[in-house]
Amino acid sequence: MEKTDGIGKENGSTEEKQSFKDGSICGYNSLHHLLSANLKPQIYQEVSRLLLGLNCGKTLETIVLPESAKALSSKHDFDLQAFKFSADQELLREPRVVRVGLIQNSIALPTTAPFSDQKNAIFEKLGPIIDAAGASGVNILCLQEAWMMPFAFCTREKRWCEFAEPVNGESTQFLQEFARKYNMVIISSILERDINHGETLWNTAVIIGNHGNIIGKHRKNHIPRVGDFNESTYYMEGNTGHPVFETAYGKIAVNICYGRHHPLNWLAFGLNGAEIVFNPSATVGELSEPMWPIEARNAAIANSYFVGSINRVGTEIFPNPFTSGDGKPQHPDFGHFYGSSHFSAPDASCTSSLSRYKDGLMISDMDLNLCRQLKDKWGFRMTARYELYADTLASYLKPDFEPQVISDPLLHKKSS
Ligand SMILES: NC(=O)NCCC(=O)O
Repeated sequence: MEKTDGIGKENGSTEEKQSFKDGSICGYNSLHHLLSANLKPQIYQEVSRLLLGLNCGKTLETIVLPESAKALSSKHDFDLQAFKFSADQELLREPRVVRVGLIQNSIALPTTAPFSDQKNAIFEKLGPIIDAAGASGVNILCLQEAWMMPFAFCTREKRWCEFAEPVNGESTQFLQEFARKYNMVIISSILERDINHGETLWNTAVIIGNHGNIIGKHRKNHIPRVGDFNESTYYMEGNTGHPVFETAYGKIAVNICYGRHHPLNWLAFGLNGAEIVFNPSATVGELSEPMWPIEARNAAIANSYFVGSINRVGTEIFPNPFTSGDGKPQHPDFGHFYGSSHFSAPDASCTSSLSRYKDGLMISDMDLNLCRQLKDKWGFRMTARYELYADTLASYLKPDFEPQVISDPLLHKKSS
């Protein structure tokens, strides 16, 4: 349901525009709601075809979810959407359909509340959303980046390090219960405290198996130094490579947030055999929104796998204002985390997005056979010429590297 009925169209009054501070798009939940409410059905269908692509030649089908999941979404006011990516019928392989979920959420208490209260309130808020995923039969569920805390890395204050936990800490234990209850793989992106290595902090995704076991972890490879994302104040570049986790439901990997700007990061997970790569994120409108619908979708196409993109929602206000080193006034918040979580498929189709301002659960069935079908169709893996890139990279890494540039000799000739 829309928050408003689109009162603030392009020419809306200043007062109306103020209302968009809630994070809505001109009063709408998402771009797709805005378009469907304002375009004639036939035009909307054509715009959707171009914006979202087609899966097996058709618009993505929606899935009917159990009443219990819908009731949880109404009661706890979170967006709930569900789609289905199909693949062609094969003669020698059965379909390999898995149901995958993404959760986006805002924090639950002000950042001034005691830390343990803040964390427990997030646990409490997430419980019903995870239950809705469980009731819907989700097999693999991924939460947003550092879901168990406010995204305090803008502040550069060290006291937020207290939120860090070991891989088997309380957030993992909280999710292990759900993994066992719903026979579900859960990907949990936390601020990790590595006790055995001198209490080093990492930005880590913990992979919890469907029996509640810890399958492994992956640490964020690329740490942002852009805008207020001062994450390098807290943790270093990860040391876990590009692991792919073979789970009961398929081969999965995690490209944490800023890693999505690095095509080779996506590639490496693909080379290791990932069928679904999750991108748990925390990013704000002013910085990255135009990139958001493009990068994950491009990765899904280029690497012939599915991508699940998740971004947190809301504006988090911190007790002490901070500056961004850009000459602008100090401010107490990062800006608006714009949600908009969605799935992208290897055939260039994608789902619409969850709300720009509300908590949400995005569910999609995906036939993993589509990955190989796209490899066979487009042959990106076979035509990739990795040896050329290996040579270029090997030479680039040498201190005496010189770019391969062939200049027009006439450029440097003196005119007579
Ligand atoms: N959390 C994080 O890495 N954010 C960086 C900003 C972005 O990549 O959009």
